[in-house]
Parts: sequence; structure tokens; C-alpha cells
Amino acid sequence: MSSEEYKLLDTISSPRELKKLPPEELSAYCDELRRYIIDECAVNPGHLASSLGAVELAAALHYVFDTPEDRIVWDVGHQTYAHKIITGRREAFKTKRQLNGISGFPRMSESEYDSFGGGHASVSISAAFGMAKAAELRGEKRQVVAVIGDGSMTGGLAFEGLNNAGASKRTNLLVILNDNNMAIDQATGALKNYLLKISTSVHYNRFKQRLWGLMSHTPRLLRLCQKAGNAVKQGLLNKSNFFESLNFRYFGPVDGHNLKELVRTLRALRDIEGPKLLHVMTVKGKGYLPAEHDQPAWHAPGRFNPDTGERISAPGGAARYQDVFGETLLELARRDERVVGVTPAMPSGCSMNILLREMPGRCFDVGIAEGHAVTFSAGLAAAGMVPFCNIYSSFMQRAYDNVIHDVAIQDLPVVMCLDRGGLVGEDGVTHHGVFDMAAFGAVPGLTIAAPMNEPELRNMMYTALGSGHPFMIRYPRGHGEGLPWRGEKFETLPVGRGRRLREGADVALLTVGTVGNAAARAAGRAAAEGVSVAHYDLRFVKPLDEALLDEVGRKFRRVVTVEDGSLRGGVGEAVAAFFNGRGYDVRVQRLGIGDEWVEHGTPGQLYALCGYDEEGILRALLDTRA
Ligand SMILES: Cc1ncc(C[n+]2csc(CCOP(=O)(O)OP(=O)(O)O)c2C)c(N)n1
Ligand SMILES: CC(=O)[C@@H](O)[C@H](O)COP(=O)(O)O
Ligand SMILES: [Mg+2]
Repeated sequence: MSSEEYKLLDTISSPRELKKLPPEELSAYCDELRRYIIDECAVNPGHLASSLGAVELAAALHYVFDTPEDRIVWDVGHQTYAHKIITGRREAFKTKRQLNGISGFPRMSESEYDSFGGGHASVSISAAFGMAKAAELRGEKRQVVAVIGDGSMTGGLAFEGLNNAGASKRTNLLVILNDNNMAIDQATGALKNYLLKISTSVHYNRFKQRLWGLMSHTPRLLRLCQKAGNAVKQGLLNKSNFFESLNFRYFGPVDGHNLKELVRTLRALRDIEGPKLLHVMTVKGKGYLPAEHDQPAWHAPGRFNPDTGERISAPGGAARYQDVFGETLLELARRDERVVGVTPAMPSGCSMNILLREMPGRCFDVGIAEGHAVTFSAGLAAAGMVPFCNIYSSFMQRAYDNVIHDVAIQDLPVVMCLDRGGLVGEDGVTHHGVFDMAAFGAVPGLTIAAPMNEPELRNMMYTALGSGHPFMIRYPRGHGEGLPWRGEKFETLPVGRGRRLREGADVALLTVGTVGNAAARAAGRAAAEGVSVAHYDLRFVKPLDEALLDEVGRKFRRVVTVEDGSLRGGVGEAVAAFFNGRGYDVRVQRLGIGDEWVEHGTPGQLYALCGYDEEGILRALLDTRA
């Protein structure tokens, strides 16, 4: 669509200007917002479907509330594209998720309208309650709104927030439950069934429509209606409303694409004190038919043709690591009936949907609940199963204690597969999986493996199945090296043993995981420039191969280590400590991620920035000549 056709977007560049728009024009404004988001995401991809579903909600919130004085806390933040455009970032939106561009998620440093930053799920109620409490303590008249999706509501942290906030009588908190009956994949669990029940109860909804129809704009009458409503609602639903049992006043469900109803309801709720929850029904992908029809595929569809809805896939090549994981898991499950799969709401993301399709009874999508996923796996293992629990590295941060307390101390055979280990690219700082090796390296009794390529991932999964102890395998987002793996014979790898990939005399290059591939190329180029490099793939972060390190310590005075993770507490540090402890006179140059946040960009750009892309490794190898 040409820019002349964005008549309203061209004139409105802040919530203040939006408020001046006559209510009857809000709908046209939202149409333009939606078209702009589609057109921009077609060429500069991002989280499309969730943002399309929240266009009216974002517009209504900024129309009714006095942002940024009033605070809106968006859960996850992947649905905030309309919010970003409304709050003055229309031009910057073209740079979202790109190096030096704006983030795809809310960032407090990016805009005063982003009252809380994020990218991980289920935080909004706790954060918003904290803000509301602070306002109360400081005597500030401020509205605080948490907007949380039905998927994010399944996270334990969301329940903790409800439990805490519900006990407070006067703290002014509005939770908006943006219910589209979807997470990235299908929503799962008892809450999903409950929400479906309360949003589709014919009797209740007929009653509710009459009630809202009768309701005048005066807060007093609203309160009366609400009081009467609760009693009748409970009778109609024949049980108490879950949110009301936690002392939240429950309103809704309302149609989240009906601006008139949204604006009227939000205005009324603004005047009601205490914790309240508005249940809003939305359609993921709203207004763009391809997205409405295949919501999981359009969660983050990549580039596409906005007119035809055809998705533009990257040129074919090697398999993605997630697919090596998914297919291998199915193969192992076929061989061994103890094998089960556990995923916290990421069956497509980690390709556990392959097992889910074939053996639904042996694959569990437990909702956005990483801590539970790990402890549930521990329970399965304690009762004789071998769970493969797959969690993105950065989301596994949520389950640190569960790994220590429920798996490692109990010495249970849970196989924890950490997908998205290392720099993930455009999702940025909240999603890079850079702390796993440092954090879990400190946990006794844990084996941590990092494959360099597809067959290694497959064999590590096979080795883990036979290990009988806690076993962690971390691998990155994206594609492998194109090595044969499908249907290849399984091999048990010696745990805690690395391997020498290349002989050399001047410098030893120690790598762990897939960064070893760029390192191998750099070693070849260094040799062509006269520096003879011995390359070792450690394979295991823990236990470290001490025999291999002794060999290196005896032969070399110069060592370069490369890891796709934090240098603090990382593998390079452990290697240097080993040499030091053994008294080897070795200079260790460590490449990896320094003590700073890495923002968004393509993986290639970020590796280069952090200095461990092929060029960076080559520089380090040549530098050691000095
Ligand atoms: C802690 C955590 N686990 C998993 C994810 C991955 N994730 C991002 S969005 C999403 C689904 C959220 O569902 P919902 O809140 O209903 O929003 P919708 O996508 O339906 O708009 C998931 C699982 C995450 N961001 N954070
Ligand atoms: C918003 C969110 O947390 C996820 O959707 C995340 O963007 C997943 O990214 P990938 O599955 O593409 O790595
Ligand atoms: Mg949802």
C-alpha cells in the first residue's frame, strides 16, 4: 500500500493525537495500522499474528488511558507492533529486529511508553502489580494495566502474580486476558478448557450481554451491575469463577475487535478500584486471512507476499538442528518404550511436534511452564521413564533450581535438550542462549554436551539415553553442516572425551559445539598464512577431557578457545583454570561473549560483533604469532 493511503497514520503519531480522533474513526485508524503492520512485516519479518490480534486492544488502551502516565505492561511483548506505531515509532518500525534498529519487544530504554521490557512470558501481572503497589505507596493516581495472553497465563509466574495481587483490596490493577485460544501452537491444559467454557457458555453470555447493555456509564451503576452480575454468573456457570475466587473482579468476555465495546468497557473499568480482570476474546492473525487460517505458521512467518499470502522460504539446505532433534527423538521413542518427550509450549519451535503427531500419548506439551517441565520430567524419570525435555536455552533460565534440586541432586536420568543455545539473532537480548554453559557448568553430576554437527547431535541423544544420569545437550538455532545423519547407525560417544580434528604445531584451538565449524575453516586459512593450528573439539563442556587438556598443556604455549556463550564462567575460563592448576605455562586467549548484553541483528552480524565469527577466530589465531 502506498504511503498516501495511510491518511490517519500520517496525521497521528502519538497517543495524545489519537485521543483527539472521533470514536467513529477509530476503526478506520485500526485498519490502517493493520495494513501497515502487514506490509512492513512482509519485507522485514517479525511476530505478525499476535500483533494483528492486538491492534484494536492497543488502540483502545491508548485511547482510553493516559499513557505514559498510566502504565501498560505487555506480556512477552510479541504483540506490541500496533503499540509501537501508535507511540511514535512508525518510521523506526522499519528497522525492528535489525542491527541498531528498534527491538521486536518492548524496551524501557526505547520509549517512555514501554513501561516494562521483556520477551519472556508470564511476567506482566507481577511487574504491573509492583508498579500499582508503588503508585499506591507514593500516593500517585495511576492506572496500571497488564495485558497477558491465554498462553502466557499458563505460566506459574502469572499465577503467583494473581495470587499476590488478589489479596490486595485497593491496589489498582487491571489485568487484560487476551484470549485467542492459542499459544504459538494450540493452547493446552486445564486453563484452556476452563477459558473455553466461560467464553462459550450460552446462558452466561446472553445474560452478560443484557447486563452490559443495561449498564450506564456511571461507575456506581456499574458496580451495582457487577455485584448482581457476579452472583448470577456463579449460578449460571454453576461454580465460582476462577479469577473471582482469587479476589479479582471478573469482567467479560468482550469481543477484542469491537472497538466500541472495548472503549466503553475500559472507560468503565478505569473507575473501579482494586484488582480486576477483563477477559477479551481475540483472533490471532485477525484481518489477514492466511494468518487466521494457519495461526502457528504465521506466529513468526518470515518474509511473505502480502497480496498472495505466499511465504518466502529461505533456499533449501542442510537440516535444522531442531529437526535432527525431533526426528531422532521419534526414532529413539520407537526403539525404547521408556522414552517420552516434554516441551513447555514449544512443540513446533523444537520440532517435538514430530513425536507429538506420531505418539501423542508419549509427548507432553505442558504449557509455558519451564520449571514444571523439568520437575515433571524428574517425576517421570523417578518412575522409570527417560524423558527428553526440550527447552530453549534462554527459557531454561526459568528452571535453574528445578535442574539443580529436582534432577541433578536426585541423579535422575532426564535428558535436557537446550535448543537455541548461543546467539539467536533477531529476537535479541532476551532470547540469546548465552548463559547455559556458565550456569549449568557449576552443577555437580551434570553431563553437558555440545554437538558440532548433525550426526553428533544424534549420537549425543543416543548416548544420553543410555547414560542413566542427568544429561544436557545444547545446540543452536538454525541449520546444520549438511552431514549425513538420517538413518545412520547410532554410536555411543565416550562421555567427557573430546577429539583432535587437526594436527598443528604453533597454536592449539579448542572449541565446543557448532562454533567449531567456523573455527575449522579459520584454522585452514591460518595454516595457509603460515600458522600451524591444532584443532580440538571438546564435545563436552562437562566433564572436561583432562587427558586432552594435558596433551595440549604439554605441547603448546599458546591456546585459543572459542565458545558460543558467556566467557564469565565459560569453557575457556575452565580450560585456563585447568592449565593454571596443573602448572602449565600456557597463554589462553578466550573468544566468546563478554560481560555485556548482545542486542538484535542477524546471527552473522552478532558473531562478528562479538569477535568469534570465522574472521574473528582467524585474527586471534594469527595474532598469537606475536
Ligand atoms: C518463558 C517463555 N517461554 C516460552 C516463550 C515462547 N513463546 C513466545 S510467545 C508464546 C506463546 C504465547 O501465547 P499467548 O500469551 O497466548 O500469546 P499469543 O501468541 O497467543 O498472542 C511462547 C510459548 C517465551 N517467550 N517465554
Ligand atoms: C516471542 C517468542 O518468544 C518466540 O516466538 C520466539 O520468537 C521464538 O523464536 P524461534 O522459535 O524463531 O527461535
Ligand atoms: Mg494466545
